[in-house]
Amino acid sequence: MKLIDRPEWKELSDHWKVIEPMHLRELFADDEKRAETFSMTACDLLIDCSKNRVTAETMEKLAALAEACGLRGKIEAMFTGEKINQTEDRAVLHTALRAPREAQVFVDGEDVIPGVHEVLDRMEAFCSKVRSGEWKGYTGKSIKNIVNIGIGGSDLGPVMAYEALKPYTQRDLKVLFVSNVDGTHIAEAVRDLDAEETLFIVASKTFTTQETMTNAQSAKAWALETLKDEAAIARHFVAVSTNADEVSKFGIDTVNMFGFWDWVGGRYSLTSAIGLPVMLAIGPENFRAMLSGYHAMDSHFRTAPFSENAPVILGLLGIWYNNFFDAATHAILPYDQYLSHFAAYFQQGDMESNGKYITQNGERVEWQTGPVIWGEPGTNGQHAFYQLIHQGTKLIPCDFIGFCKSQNPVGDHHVKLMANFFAQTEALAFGKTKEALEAEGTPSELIPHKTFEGNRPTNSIMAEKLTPEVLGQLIALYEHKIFVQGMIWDIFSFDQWGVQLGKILASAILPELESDSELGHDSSTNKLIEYFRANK
Ligand SMILES: O=P(O)(O)OC[C@H]1O[C@H](O)[C@H](O)[C@@H](O)[C@@H]1O
Repeated sequence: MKLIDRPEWKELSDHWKVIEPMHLRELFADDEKRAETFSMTACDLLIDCSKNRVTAETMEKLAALAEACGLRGKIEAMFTGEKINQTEDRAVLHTALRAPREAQVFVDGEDVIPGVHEVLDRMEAFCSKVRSGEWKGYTGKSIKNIVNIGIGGSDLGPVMAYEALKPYTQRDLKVLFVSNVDGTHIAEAVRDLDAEETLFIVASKTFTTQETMTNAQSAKAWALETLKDEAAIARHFVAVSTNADEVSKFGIDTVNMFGFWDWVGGRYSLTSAIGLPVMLAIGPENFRAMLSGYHAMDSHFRTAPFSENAPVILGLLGIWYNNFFDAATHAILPYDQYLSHFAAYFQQGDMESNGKYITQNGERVEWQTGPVIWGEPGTNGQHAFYQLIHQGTKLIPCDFIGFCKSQNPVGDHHVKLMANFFAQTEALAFGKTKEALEAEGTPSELIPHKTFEGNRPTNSIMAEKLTPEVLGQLIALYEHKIFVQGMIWDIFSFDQWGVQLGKILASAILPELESDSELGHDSSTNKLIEYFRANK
């Protein structure tokens, strides 16, 4: 049945008319226990959803929608390796990447878990050698620099996790990431490096991605300027891919290749061998701790009743704002500098997964799907875009993420940081009334400008400390939230056909930029190309 024809959807539409005029001020005043009722603990995370424009009835109705859409069965289908990525005829098993050794998950009759652990063990052995200095470069020097070359899912996750877990990194090992095909990226990355002490990881699921292959070729040329001998490549280049043939063609011995599988989507691949630069940086033990954090959240998602299931609840709240309040965007606001790349990571995670207008049946959707995801770490965002969240005309649901303990307990920085977190969610929810301004003696002409309507919804997600386990839990929380929404919107969350057209057109345009051939595009594209040709 079409999503909007479901009785549960219609009930939510009617219910929205009742809730929309209500203010969070009233909802809190009416229920002393609101914070208790609408918050939960999931693994090591405290998730407070009480500052949302919902009542207990709203949550029941949203859960009823999830049930009606068959969410429970869909979760099981994913975990058990059904080919739910139908347009690519693939299973979706990133959860198997962090399952314990004794687990069993079958794809086409084969248990994938032994293969997962075999790769993890090989990664571990390799990382230990590099970290201890036992792995030598071609001229006998130990490795001091790691350069990960990848893009999209083969870059954003490693960058995000490396930044997030910096306190756990081996500081004498420099880790750099190159993604953009803009030559500036690789040129700046290698500028001060010594090729004799540098190891490149070429990370690409397909090993055909234009940006990554171009950067990898340039890295090879750069390394050979110093190392001279092709035989040096084996000591300075390793690959992470599902495509052994292309890895060999590039000149990397498959002995130095760490594999993964077509049932791992690029944007869900951080816990596969794509995490190699992270494991090199933080060490195998911390990497495995991160995996156990992911697994704990996976189990929570698979087993907790919907009323206590954090990814389900966050997913449903997102649907409530996206589809009933017409909120077009969702902000992720971590109050932790180490999570500076968290929102960027989930821009791909969420927008590449749920940015689709075609249903699983191939029809145009008649409802909104994935929101625009954005955000920056607090408090920087406060001094940039929070004005619009507080007093703009758009409703922007926000996730605030913060920790009780700082990794860098310098002076009173951390209490100041967290005071801002709490104050912002309070201000967004409760605002500041005309009456309060009058009582303060605010000049009447300024009262409209200084009034805060409030009623801006937020989720607050907290943990004691940003450890590898907690990071794993947080990432899995968001991954599964995306799944919940995609399933309810009835779209295919695990393909990404929308990125293909631009790639095809770019390969047609490329030779035109290097010749004077006749141009057959629209007048705008022709004009831009002509301008480039004339001035390059
Ligand atoms: O890992 P690769 O095969 O090089 O793919 C890198 C990226 O390329 C594509 O553009 C996809 O949209 C992304 O999902 C993917 O992560």
